[in-house]
Amino acid sequence: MNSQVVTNPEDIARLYRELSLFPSLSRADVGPVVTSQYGGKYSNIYTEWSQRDLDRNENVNFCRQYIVFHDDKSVVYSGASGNCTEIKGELQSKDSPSGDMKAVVRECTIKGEDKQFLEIWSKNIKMKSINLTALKKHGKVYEDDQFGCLVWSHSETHLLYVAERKRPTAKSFFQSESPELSSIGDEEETMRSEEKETVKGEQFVFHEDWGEGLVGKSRPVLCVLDIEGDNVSVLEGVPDNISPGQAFWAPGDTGVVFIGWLHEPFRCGLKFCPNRSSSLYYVDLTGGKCEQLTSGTSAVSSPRLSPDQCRIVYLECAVFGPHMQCSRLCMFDWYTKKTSVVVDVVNRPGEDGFTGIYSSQLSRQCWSADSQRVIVSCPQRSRKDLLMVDISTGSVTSLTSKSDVGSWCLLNIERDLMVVSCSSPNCPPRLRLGFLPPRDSQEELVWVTLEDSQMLPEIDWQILTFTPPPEQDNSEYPGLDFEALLIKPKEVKDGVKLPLIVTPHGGPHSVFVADWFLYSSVLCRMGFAVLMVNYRGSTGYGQDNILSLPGNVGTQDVKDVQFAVESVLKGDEFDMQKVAVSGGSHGGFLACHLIGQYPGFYKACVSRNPVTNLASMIGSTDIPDWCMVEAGFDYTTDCLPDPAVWEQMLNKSPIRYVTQVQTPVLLTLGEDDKRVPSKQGIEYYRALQAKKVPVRLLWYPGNNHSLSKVDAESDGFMNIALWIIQHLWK
Ligand SMILES: CC(=O)N[C@@H](C)C(=O)N[C@@H](C)C(=O)O
Repeated sequence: MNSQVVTNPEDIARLYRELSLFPSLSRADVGPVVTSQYGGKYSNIYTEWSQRDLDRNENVNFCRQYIVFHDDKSVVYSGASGNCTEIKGELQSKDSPSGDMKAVVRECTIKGEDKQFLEIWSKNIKMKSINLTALKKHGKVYEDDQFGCLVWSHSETHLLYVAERKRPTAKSFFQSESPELSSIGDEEETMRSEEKETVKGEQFVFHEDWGEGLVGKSRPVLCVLDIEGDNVSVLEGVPDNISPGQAFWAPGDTGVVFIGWLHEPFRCGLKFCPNRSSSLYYVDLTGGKCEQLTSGTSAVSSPRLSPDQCRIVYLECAVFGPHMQCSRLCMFDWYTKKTSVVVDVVNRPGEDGFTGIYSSQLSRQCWSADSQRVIVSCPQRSRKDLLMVDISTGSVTSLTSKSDVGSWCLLNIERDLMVVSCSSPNCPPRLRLGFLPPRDSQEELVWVTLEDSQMLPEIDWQILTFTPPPEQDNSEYPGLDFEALLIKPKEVKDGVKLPLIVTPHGGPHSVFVADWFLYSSVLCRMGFAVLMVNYRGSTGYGQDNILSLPGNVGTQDVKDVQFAVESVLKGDEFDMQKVAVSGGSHGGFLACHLIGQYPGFYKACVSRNPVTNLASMIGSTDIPDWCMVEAGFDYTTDCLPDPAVWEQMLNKSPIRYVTQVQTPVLLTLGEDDKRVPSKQGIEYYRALQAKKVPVRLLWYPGNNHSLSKVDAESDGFMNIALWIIQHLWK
């Protein structure tokens, strides 16, 4: 049979290099309004991007600024001001509210030692550079999205950030006193006090951290720099049993509002897990008095203060249960101290098509200028839309559902000027701007493109909907449908049938939105069709859809994927003999299940850090609750191993079907994966070797669950492509 697939490794690498050039947007800040000497008003927009540099083997971050002339509701002229500049060593940065100053947390290596500085810039001068490492008030500054923040006080006199709590230096009982102490030197006094702070016998004490992606982050503390006084203090009053983060200044700078995650009796992984017990707190600056502002019976995140400083919106979901669920958008009234639900959980989408809020994070700025509306970007079925929520009525209006762009992401909104990144499977991220129309107005939202990107006309994509056959309907949650994204080459030569790569997502409560995907676009340019399946249990389709899966993993999700594949194969576009399956994590669990439950159907399988045995994973993962919940059991932190539960977990795992596998398997594993430890993949690898099924294992040191370091990602791609080619054309 004819084929139009690119098989030469050099050509594949060329395509990968070409498409990996497209950068993604990570941040956009809107500066204050400036009135020019001619009376026109303009604002500067600062953007940050990230791009893979295959030659340097790292992701490079760079910034670009734009100037936007506007009146109060439309953009009059916009353009880039200058070229891109690479950002080096900046962990965090933030302009002050007036735009007059900028704060930077910088990391650099001096004489072989890592140091962190907090810099204050004003005009063209670096006014201050405070050596945080030398101050020894705290450990490393947190730069992550989970806890980290760098926030100017409203008065612009103080900065708030999060860092690891200071730990006394531990030394051995057998380490001799520093001989220098006996001689008189400049630093004698400092060394003496440091010596006093060291503790013996604590060198090897285990410090539990917050798991995957948050390694080494254990006891965060809230830190404040008094800029004038050059003084850093660690805020007192935060309860001992919580880890604070996502902090900001309270109205009037009287104190700090933050999220506190309960870290007792032990920490579970937080990344992709917004279902951890947490509350909103306020700590008073003067007396260190700490108040809990929300009930403490749920999981909350992303608190955002309104421009009028009267309300805080935040996301809320249940503790434990599925890791990603439909969230509530809640509000705390600063003056009445009352909380309310603005948008509730959507069990089943209604006539208006709104499927609920699925987001673990609101954009850093999300409020309209009138403090009456909040903009949320989140999955709605297989698209990511911008939703406008009216806080008084709770009504939700999609600002983007009519567009043919698949994914919209809010980077910032300031004085109603929205800055967004939008993309589709055939279009890498673009930077756009648009003014939010006034409340109750019928005005159309007009988007202006600030930075365009090249469309890839060779790539075609569509969203397919599937209704499971009656025997696969879920009796507890009947009538649910699901979707898949089909990405395929636009031009297919006469007589050519396309090979198909089936990709179920991980999670399992996650979703493929019609976004730009590097792997899928390269595979498509090589001549493959890619079917990305949002089986029942995915986010973005209503809470019932999510709840239908726990307890049914290994059956309902597997059958949905197989049903989608077989439905697609009924058309005559695809080659039934050339179907491969590839997935990561829970997607890897599904890939392994599919080759075990449908022996010989798939001609090649690729599995990244797969869950292969829930029963053996529970004792070693950072999310033990996930193993029980997905197997259909409730989780409590004090539950002990139960043979009946373990039996169920084993029975629902791919390892149970390994004896039926005929498909050659490529395993890609990250040595430092805390989420699905590499031993899961190794367990499966050994079982396949014993059965003499072709298997290849790629081992990526220094990589965690995502295998996203530049060399692991590019090497992984080449090996995946070549493995599939090798076994589809055998
Ligand atoms: C909640 C969670 O992390 N589950 C993992 C088993 C998983 O499937 N992760 C997904 C999101 C992945 O692609 O890594």
